[in-house]
Amino acid sequence: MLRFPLSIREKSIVCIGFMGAGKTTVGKLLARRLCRDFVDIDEEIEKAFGLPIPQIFSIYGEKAFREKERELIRAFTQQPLLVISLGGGAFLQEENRKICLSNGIVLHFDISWDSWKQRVHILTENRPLLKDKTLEEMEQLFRERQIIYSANHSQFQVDDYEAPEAAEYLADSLKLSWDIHAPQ
Ligand SMILES: Nc1ncnc2c1ncn2[C@@H]1O[C@H](COP(=O)(O)OP(=O)(O)O)[C@@H](O)[C@H]1O
Ligand SMILES: O=C(O)C1=C[C@@H](OP(=O)(O)O)[C@@H](O)[C@H](O)C1
Ligand SMILES: [Mg+2]
Repeated sequence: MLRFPLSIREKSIVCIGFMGAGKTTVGKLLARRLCRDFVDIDEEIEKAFGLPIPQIFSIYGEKAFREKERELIRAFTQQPLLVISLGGGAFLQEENRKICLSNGIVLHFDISWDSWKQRVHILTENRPLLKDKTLEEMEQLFRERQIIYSANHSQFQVDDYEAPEAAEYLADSLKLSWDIHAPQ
C-alpha cells in the first residue's frame, strides 16, 4: 500500500491502448528519457508462468492470464517512479482501471484504425486475440475496445510519430506539465 500521497512528479506513468499501439516500444524509450525503470506487465506475466503469452493462453486459458495480469498490475502500481506498459486488454477489468487511475498517470496511446491496419502483419503472430481473426473481426474488436481506453488522464495520438519521436514528445509534455502543476 502507498503510505502517503505521491506528488505528481513521483507517480508512475501507465501506458494503455490497443494491441500494437506502441505501449511496449515507446514506454521503454520514455522510461529511458525520464531516467525511470520500465515494467512491461506482459513480460512480467511471461516470467511468472515461464512461458510466452500464446502458450499461457493455450495451456492455462485467458482467465488465468487475466488473474495474473491483475495481480501484477496491483503490485507494480504501488511503486512510484516507474513507466509501466499494460497489455491492451488490461483495462477491461474495472479494478485495473481504478488502481491505475488512482495511483498513476494514465496515458492512452491512441492509434487510428487506418494506421493500425498498416501494422497488422507484425502483430498477429504473438497475440492470441488476433490470431485466426479476419480484418473485419479485428476492426470490430478495435472499435469495441475504445470505450475502455477513455478512462485516462491524457491521450496521445501516435499515428504521426516514429517510436523515438513519440517518446521525446511524451517526455517533453510530461516535464512541461510537471513544471506547470508542481513547480520545484
Ligand atoms: N510509433 C511507432 N511507429 C511505427 N511502428 C511502431 C511504433 N511503435 C511501435 N511500433 C511497432 O509496432 C509493433 C507493436 O509495438 P508494441 O510496442 O509491441 O505495441 P503494444 O505494446 O502497444 O502492443 C512493434 O513491431 C513496434 O516496433
Ligand atoms: O489486448 C489484449 O487483450 C492483449 C494485449 C497484449 O498486449 P499488447 O497490447 O502489448 O499487445 C497481451 O496482453 C495479450 O496478448 C492480450
Ligand atoms: Mg505491449
